Amino acid sequence: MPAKTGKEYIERVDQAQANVWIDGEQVKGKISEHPAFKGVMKTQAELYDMQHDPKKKDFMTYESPTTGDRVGTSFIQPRTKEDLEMRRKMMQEWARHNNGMMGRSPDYINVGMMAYGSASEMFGKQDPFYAQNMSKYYEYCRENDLSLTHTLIQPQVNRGVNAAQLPDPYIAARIKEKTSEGVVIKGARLLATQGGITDEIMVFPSTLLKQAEEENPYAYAFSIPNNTPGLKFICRESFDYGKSNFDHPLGSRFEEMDTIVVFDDVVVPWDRVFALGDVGVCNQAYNESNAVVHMTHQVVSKNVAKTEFILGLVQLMIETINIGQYQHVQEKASEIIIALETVKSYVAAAEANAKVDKWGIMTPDFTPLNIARNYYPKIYPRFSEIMQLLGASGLMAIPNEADFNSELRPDLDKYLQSATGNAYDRVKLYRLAWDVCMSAFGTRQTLYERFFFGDPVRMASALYNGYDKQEYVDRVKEFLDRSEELVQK
Ligand SMILES: Cc1cc2nc3c(=O)[nH]c(=O)nc-3n(C[C@H](O)[C@H](O)[C@H](O)COP(=O)(O)OP(=O)(O)OC[C@H]3O[C@@H](n4cnc5c(N)ncnc54)[C@H](O)[C@@H]3O)c2cc1C
Repeated sequence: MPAKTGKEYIERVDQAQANVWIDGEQVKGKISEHPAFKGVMKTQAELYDMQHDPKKKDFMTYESPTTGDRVGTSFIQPRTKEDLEMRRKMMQEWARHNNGMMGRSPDYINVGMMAYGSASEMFGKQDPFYAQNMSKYYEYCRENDLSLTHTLIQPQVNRGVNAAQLPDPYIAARIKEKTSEGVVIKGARLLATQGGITDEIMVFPSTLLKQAEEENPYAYAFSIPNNTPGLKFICRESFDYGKSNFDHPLGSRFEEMDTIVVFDDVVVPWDRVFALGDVGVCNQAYNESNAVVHMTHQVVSKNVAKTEFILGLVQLMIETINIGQYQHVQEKASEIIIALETVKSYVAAAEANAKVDKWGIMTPDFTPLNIARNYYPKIYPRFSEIMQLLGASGLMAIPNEADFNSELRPDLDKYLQSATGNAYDRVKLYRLAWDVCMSAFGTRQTLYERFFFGDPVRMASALYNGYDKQEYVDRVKEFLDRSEELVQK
């Protein structure tokens, strides 16, 4: 199946009947009709339908190099800068549809799969068989327009010791045995966003494994269908409370869900294994394949759309209660403008300085993207703070749709009108602001931006350690020597 439609996305996930648990119950029947998932699955279906919009399909899809069918652009192996731009345009089209609130829309993993598939040779270091598996799997994802969730992190039990030293060696998912059918995995992983509402799960190495023999059983890379026997998704409480789009404008549409993934002796078929039992190979995969670069390109492109949305929203809030004449308000809105132009520049610089990598793929320049992924986790919480500072009581004077449909309406119309319009429109806007900066959905967005790409502390460390500072150190040394020469004379 080439680029799929929304209907095909929903039917496939419904039919798979993955083992998903929420509120102490297993989801039975069609997951797309379950209150916790139906809003987000509808939105995800809309994303897939955009691939078939006659006005958009020229950049939302491209010709498959193997079949000539039109397949999703996020799978493209970019060979030119124009390819990269087209991919970014496609990713931003999706991001603008969800206002950047669906961090794990399928393009995120698709671009990573492309990188792994293109660098498949790398997986052959252990055995050429793994390289073949990786390359075939990328093609399979592309030709079937697979949607994937992923899990990289070990359970947060005791971060002071290795997984092998925890009270039970099978807390963190671990290789249990190898059989003629495949590799048996037992234990758990975190934190699969969109777990249970995609076709498959990518279980790749965390980049944090320690280089120790005892860690090898925790080192592997594979992908399997979500309905593989023994695989279980445990959901947190849903932030889609079944309210209307008016009441919960974001939660009712974009609640992606986060899940704990349990592997109860899951058999991973051999043709789905890409790396096994080697910390060295696993730790290199993310960087050497440049998956990290392509995934960051998706993230920062998405963040442009998200920041555009926040700026538009804040400006509407300002106009609605007429506070734009105050300088501190202008200053706060300017912070968002500066952030928007900054993230846009990172994307532009990364694309302008893109180069073909050793795998033949046009790869954005990582430095600006790396800066962006360190910058955004710090600036996004500030957006939330700015909205609270400018919204004030307006973020609490937000009766819901039922109130507007009740006898309270005349009161609401009178007391909640705004400088620019009626009470209904004003509350609709402020409910949106509340869903960005105060609701469970909104605060989860802030946590997401802080952590979803890894621990910000360790990301900053990686930036510091990998950044070439010598030229600047030399310049300072040269300057210091210069002054000494003068003194000696
Ligand atoms: C909303 C959300 C969605 C997510 N979605 C996904 C997903 O789809 N797939 C996925 O795989 N993961 C996902 N993640 C997980 C994400 O990758 C992790 O949160 C992130 O890597 C940090 O790991 P941790 O949560 O285990 O924090 P920990 O590593 O447990 O860190 C907790 C605290 O301890 C400190 N700390 C711990 N160890 C060290 C150390 N060695 N050095 C310095 N400081 C340390 C950290 O700085 C931090 O302050 C998601 C996370 C969130 C919040």
